[in-house]
Amino acid sequence: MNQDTICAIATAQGGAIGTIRVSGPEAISITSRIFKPARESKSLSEQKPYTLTFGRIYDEEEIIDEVLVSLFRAPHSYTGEDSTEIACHGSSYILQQVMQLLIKHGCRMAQPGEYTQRAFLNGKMDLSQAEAVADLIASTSAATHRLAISQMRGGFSKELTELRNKLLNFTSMIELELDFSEEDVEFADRSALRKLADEIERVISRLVHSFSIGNAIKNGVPVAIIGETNAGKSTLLNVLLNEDKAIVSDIHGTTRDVIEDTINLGGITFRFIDTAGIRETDDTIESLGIERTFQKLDQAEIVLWMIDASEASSQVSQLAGKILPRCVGKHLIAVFNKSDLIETSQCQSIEHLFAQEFPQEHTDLIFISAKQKVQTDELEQKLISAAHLPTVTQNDIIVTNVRHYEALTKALEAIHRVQSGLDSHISGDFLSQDIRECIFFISDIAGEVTNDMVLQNIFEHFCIGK
Ligand SMILES: Nc1nc2c(c(=O)[nH]1)N(C=O)[C@@H](CNc1ccc(C(=O)N[C@@H](CCC(=O)O)C(=O)O)cc1)CN2
Ligand SMILES: Nc1nc2c(ncn2[C@@H]2O[C@H](COP(=O)(O)OP(=O)(O)OP(=O)(O)O)[C@@H](O)[C@H]2O)c(=O)[nH]1
Ligand SMILES: [K+]
Ligand SMILES: [Mg+2]
Repeated sequence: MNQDTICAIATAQGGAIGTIRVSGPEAISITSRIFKPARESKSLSEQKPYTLTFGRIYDEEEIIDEVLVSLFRAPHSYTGEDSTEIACHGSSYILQQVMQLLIKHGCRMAQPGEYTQRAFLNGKMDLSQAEAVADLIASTSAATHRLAISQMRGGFSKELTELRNKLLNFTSMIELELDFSEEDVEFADRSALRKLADEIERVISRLVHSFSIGNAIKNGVPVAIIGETNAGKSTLLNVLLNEDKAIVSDIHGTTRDVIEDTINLGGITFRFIDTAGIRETDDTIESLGIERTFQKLDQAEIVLWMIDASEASSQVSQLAGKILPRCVGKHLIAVFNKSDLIETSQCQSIEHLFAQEFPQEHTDLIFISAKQKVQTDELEQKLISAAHLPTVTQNDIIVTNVRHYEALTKALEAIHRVQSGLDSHISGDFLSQDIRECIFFISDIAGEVTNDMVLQNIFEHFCIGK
């Protein structure tokens, strides 16, 4: 249990009202030291929980503000501790004065996320719910909002907790068998365990696969723009973003590091990733950049392969082997750029050549001029139809968090080992080790076994007052 009483301004600057949150064992007594109720008969500490009390904040004899104080008593508050909230007039001067008074009377400034961290430590919510609180505050669209609400309501945790409890049951029975090792007994019904493992495998792999949707909704559909140097990748990025984000020049190898930004097209958030142009180079920095190009290509859902139309045949033949094998399962769009430099008849022969070289690819193909913004609206339309994100509801359980995704991926590996272990009749102690590992990774999501560094990292990214 945390013994400090903490305070922070909980509202954004500039509003008509500004609220200060106080939480901890001394919350009510410290607040009553600076607050005088308008009705002298009743002191704050005698008030019932969930009441509002009108009165004044005083610094010695001086009135600082007329305020409303709300009262919460442990465990019935956001943090699970005694808490008060002081609703002042929204002046940053007043809020600072009240903060100083609280600190003078024994409070400490809260750290970022400390209220939510206390809610987590006091069992008010599990870690994935706490993370959803941050997502909720950051949500900027109906889809991100729905996903955060669903996670905050605990649908995700509930599903995982049920699975974990079933697994715990089995592993304890298997471990009991080990105590009776001489007697060759089987308390844990292996075929029932196999059924359970299959069910868990289904649930977890569905969750793991949902991450590509969750990630696309939360961080934008990743679209990698790749191709040879000077194909016009950065020019296109700037057109798509409507902003001069990347440096454009006629020097080959201008972009050396990855440049990313998001933009909303037709209600879908896209994350465009401009990359270093691919070419043979002795330059170390540029080579590192090209290495990153391939990493980004692997992470992308949609790949815009940019080809300088005036050099189409050489670019296609040089890069096809490097790019196509890495685009399996992705939506590939071949973007022939600099159409302003070629005749319409040449477009047809390029199209023909492309179809001949890659008869098996169902690649989208488009001619544009990024520089002159010709056909770039059509390219945006192609992107919108390529993204095909499902609409989500508050009941959908979709993984949006990399930490959860990684834990689930490890849990899935462990459950695969359980499945193959059961198939090959491995001994109970190995079996229970794999089950324990699966349990560990499932529990990590709820924060039951999560190490302090990870916890700290999660909460320090919250805002102060949350
Ligand atoms: N003024 C104010 N508004 C706020 C918050 C707050 O702390 N203060 N919240 C902060 O983020 C959110 C609301 N979250 C809250 C969650 C639980 C409890 C609470 O009192 N829980 C009790 C009672 C539950 C019940 O009756 O079902 C409990 O958990 O025992 C309060 C706020 C959004 N708006
Ligand atoms: N004529 C014409 N020139 C273009 C077009 N798009 C880009 N360019 C020019 O091509 C050159 C290279 O453009 P960039 O956008 O820097 O090319 P890049 O693919 O990002 O190049 P690297 O970062 O070096 O890999 C610049 O001089 C651009 O002005 C176009 O549609 N038509
Ligand atoms: K360039
Ligand atoms: Mg560039």
